[in-house]
Amino acid sequence: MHGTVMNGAGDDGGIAATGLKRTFGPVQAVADIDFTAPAGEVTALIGPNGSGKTTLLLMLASLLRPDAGTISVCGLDPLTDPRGVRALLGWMPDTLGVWEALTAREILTTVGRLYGAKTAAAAARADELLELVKLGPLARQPARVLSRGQQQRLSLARALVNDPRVLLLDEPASGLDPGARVDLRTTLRNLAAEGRTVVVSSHVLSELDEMADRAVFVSAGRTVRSQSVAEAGEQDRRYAVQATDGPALASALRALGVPFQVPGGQRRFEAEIRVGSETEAAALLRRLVEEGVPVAAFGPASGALEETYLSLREAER
Ligand SMILES: Nc1ncnc2c1ncn2[C@@H]1O[C@H](COP(=O)(O)OP(=O)(O)OP(=O)(O)O)[C@@H](O)[C@H]1O
Repeated sequence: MHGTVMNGAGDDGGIAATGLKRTFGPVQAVADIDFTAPAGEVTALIGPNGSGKTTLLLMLASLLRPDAGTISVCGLDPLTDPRGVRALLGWMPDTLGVWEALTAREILTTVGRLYGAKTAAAAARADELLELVKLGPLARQPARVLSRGQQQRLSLARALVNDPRVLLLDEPASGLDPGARVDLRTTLRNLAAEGRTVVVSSHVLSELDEMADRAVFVSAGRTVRSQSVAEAGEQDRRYAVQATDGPALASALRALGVPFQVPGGQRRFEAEIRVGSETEAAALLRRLVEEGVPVAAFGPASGALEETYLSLREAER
């Protein structure tokens, strides 16, 4: 809607950043981050509170200058060409902020106008986006009366006004109810399927398993791991096994030479084991059933990305 975007050299549509650093006074918010997000995929940015995620996203969005390092967004450098980067980027901050006296529709129309669209086109785009985030019935309400989850949805719509090739979303699922989370996941998967680059920072790891193709883990301002979700699923993983006959399960595991732990606080007997792959898990389940163990539940004790997150935390100790 705002004309053709000129692409820089080496444009593969994604984001590549290396050696990023940024301090705020004495605080080293980002110490050494490498970050890649390919076009056509959803990349999760995962890390504990204060690990530098928001600082990284602000630098990628050309809203904050790094002290060192290089960034390429669709082949453009946010340092030398912030206008170019902003034209092709959608940014959803973790709070909606400004203009709470305007209605949802006015906010989206105004943003469209700021991107250079004519009034009628901006209004049409606003209506289309209000429909997408299911805020149609609330379009004429002032933004301040919207609930936290509704504001998040408006914020997502605002990030999409300029039909961006690259979307940066800071904690987009926070405050959303389960239905709205499923809608968000579907929307982001669709945007990636159209060839866009989607980056999502989040703490809700179980959700990212379904939403993301790959993940970059940061801790204390450093990249500690980059991994595809498929790789995460293949790693050594904890499984929980429940049986209606606990002692039978325990003795079958002992007989098969499978070490296990029994976590406390479970209503039903549960054994926690480690398996190296899904194939190994399937083989073990077959053996248990063959041994006559009445298995009632058998599955990963946590999501794939959560498993990586926990193993990184253990490694830090
Ligand atoms: N403008 C600022 N001035 C001073 N310190 C800052 C500023 N912005 C961030 N920091 C500090 O930099 C560190 C990283 O902050 P950042 O917001 O990037 O973390 P985060 O990973 O997004 O955290 P969260 O998950 O809690 O949102 C923190 O210690 C924070 O206090």
